[in-house]
Amino acid sequence: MGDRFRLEPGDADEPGTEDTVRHRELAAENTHVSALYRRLDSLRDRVGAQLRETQRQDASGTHQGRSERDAMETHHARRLTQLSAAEHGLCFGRLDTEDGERLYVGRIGLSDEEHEPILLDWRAPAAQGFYRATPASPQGVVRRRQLRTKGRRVVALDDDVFDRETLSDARRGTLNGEAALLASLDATRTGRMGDIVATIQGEQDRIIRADLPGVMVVQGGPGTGKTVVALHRAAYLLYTYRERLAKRGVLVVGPNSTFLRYIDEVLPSLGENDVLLSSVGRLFPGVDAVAHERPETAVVKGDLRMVEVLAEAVRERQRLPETAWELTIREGTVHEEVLRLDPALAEKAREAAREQRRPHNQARSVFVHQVIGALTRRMAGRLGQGLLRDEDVADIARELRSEPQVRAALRRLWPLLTPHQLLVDLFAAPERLAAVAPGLDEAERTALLREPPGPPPHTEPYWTPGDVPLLDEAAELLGPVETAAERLAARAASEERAEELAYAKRVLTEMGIGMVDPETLIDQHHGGSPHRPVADRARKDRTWAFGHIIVDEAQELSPMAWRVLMRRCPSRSMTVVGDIAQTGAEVGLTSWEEVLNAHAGDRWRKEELTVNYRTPAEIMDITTDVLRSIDTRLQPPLAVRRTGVPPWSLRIEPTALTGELPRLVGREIAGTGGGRLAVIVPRSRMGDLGGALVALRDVALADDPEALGMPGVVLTVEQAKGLEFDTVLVVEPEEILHESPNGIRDLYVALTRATQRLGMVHSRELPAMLAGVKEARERGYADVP
Ligand SMILES: Nc1ncnc2c1ncn2[C@@H]1O[C@H](COP(=O)(O)OP(=O)(O)OP(=O)(O)O)[C@@H](O)[C@H]1O
Repeated sequence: MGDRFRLEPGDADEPGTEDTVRHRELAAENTHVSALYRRLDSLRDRVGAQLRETQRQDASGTHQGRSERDAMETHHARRLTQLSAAEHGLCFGRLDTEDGERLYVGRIGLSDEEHEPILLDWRAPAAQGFYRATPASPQGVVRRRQLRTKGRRVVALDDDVFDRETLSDARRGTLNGEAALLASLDATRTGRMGDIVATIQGEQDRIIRADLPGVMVVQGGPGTGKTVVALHRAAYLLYTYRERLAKRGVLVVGPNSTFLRYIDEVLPSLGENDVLLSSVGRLFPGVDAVAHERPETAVVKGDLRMVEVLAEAVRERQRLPETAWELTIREGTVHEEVLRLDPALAEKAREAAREQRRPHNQARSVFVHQVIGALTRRMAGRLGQGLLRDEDVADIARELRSEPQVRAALRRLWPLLTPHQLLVDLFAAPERLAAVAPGLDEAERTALLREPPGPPPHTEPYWTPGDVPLLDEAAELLGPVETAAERLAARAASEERAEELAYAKRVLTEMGIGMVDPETLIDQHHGGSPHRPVADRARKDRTWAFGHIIVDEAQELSPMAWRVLMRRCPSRSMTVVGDIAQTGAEVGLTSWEEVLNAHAGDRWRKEELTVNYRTPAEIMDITTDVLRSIDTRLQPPLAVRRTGVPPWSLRIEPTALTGELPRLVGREIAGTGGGRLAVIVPRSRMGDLGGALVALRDVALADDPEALGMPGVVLTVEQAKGLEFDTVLVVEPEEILHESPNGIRDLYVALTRATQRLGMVHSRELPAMLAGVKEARERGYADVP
């Protein structure tokens, strides 16, 4: 028996018994897959009808009636979304086991009318062999068959037959479903990441199916599938731990909005819509942190010393009067009096409030209580303490609380503060910064200084991504701003919610619906979206604790950003993926231990991905010296394929660069055959080169929301992080190298974005480590000056 063979339709035209067998196999698989699609259609029709029927029901009935209707609607809508997402590539594999079983593997699980399983969900335990079986460790599998489909038709089959007896050693360590994998890797890119459910490799599957608890760090070089694996892990966890995660939700954190757009189709294509995708800059509700700042400012803001700076900034707002203040009471009336509020009185009250160790805004009530108590005693003393009844004393206290001068004094000494106000005030006042941040040097404090935003409406964004962890930290220190009325309202609301929750649970139990979360049901009742309920609730709630967090490009996060994420995940159930060699941000990581020992103690483990599925070997070869310059201990991931196209370089006169680049880019776009091209430029050249390039109809700048759909896009390395393109032109690599302290890592990122072709366009010398790259004139660019 051969170890691998492939069945293509053309094979059947050739004479011979083996071809007849193959032809028959293909026909048999087509019959089976057609039956699966028929079942999918009938389920879709049935669920669609049930959904329409539920929606037609009268929504104006009793509370119970509405709850039931909404629960059913959620249930049907969710199922319909899953069934629709399964249309493309419904079934992609077959496993033949030693026990003679034949299992079909697909995007979702299906059963026939008799409830017999006819398709296994790829995440089901029984499907694991499809991804993990190897010739050396077949795991009870005798044959793994990849079904390649076009629309609803099977067009080719690839078999791996595991028979230890007949296998050569060379065959034992090969890729799973190699032909399907290579076909997918060779395809032109669409500008959006797709799922890899049919071709997940063994080392990736181990990460995807790892247990939920604890922090798992996935370290891997460029193109090893960290992002795509992390997203499949989210889908796996939601399937396997649905009960637990449906309630708390899953958060996927990426570096910026372009990256989030790049990956946002993967989970829906796997039938999972209820996951919150966000950058750290969007994690503070109500703040869209899109303003830019200098790298040195981001460095200070990301530094852990800011924890103490902010704690001190809050304490600084808890003031004492320098001399005794004379507060006029009942001003302008015949009962006018003056009360002294002296530093000693205020200090005693401040100590009592601070001792509570509660957030500033909550501790304020203690401060107010103490000051009012002391002033009341003074006033009562004057009136003759022994003569007053308790009610009279309480009346005096009430009166003092509403006296304008007393109120103004309390506001000055212990103001209610929002995180926004605390930071705006801090950044606008050098003397305040100097007082609260003695641990920062002069240059660091200057880096933080900023004009306050003008009065609304604001035209210029004020908050930067680096501010968000500071806002979050400040929110922890300050607590919510609540008036007494709001506190009462909040308490009433939470009691009402508890009642509603108990009611919803009862209804769902009576109806026997286990898949609908009672909290979801209530939210829908209050106008929440039926399809993204948990994600929506989580997005609006700063204190939301997620069931699991996936952090992508995790090496870029500052220590302050890690604090935000850890706060959002008290259970420390996290998947952290990244590559230390690609750290571009100056505040980013140089080792995983740095951050994880501090936050997860011994509850974290590291896994590695070692195979590069994106970048062809020809390109990886020229990055060897670059990687070595970053750290001699780093191993490049092994490229899985060759394209036969070596990278090239082209030198252009400095004065001709802006004029020639658009011509070159136009020509390269024409050569991508409908694929995507990226021009990666130094940050300082975005203005002139980006400006010249967007004059081309097919090219956009990276911050244009439509950029990923365009044939060409101009990006800085920071913007290109995590993305990939068929062709990449890196402009002025020498400038990229020297533009930041992490320039060498930036260069490594830029060079590893291409799936097919890489060119370097330069007016300065190429960096010495790229000396081996061939001059383009030999490759048909002889006419470029
Ligand atoms: N098993 C697989 N089957 C098909 N394609 C795969 C597989 N694994 C990875 N890929 C593809 O390889 C490319 C690189 O994957 P991905 O972007 O997840 O890598 P990465 O490790 O996050 O890279 P980087 O660190 O450079 O951002 C993607 O196009 C992805 O779809």
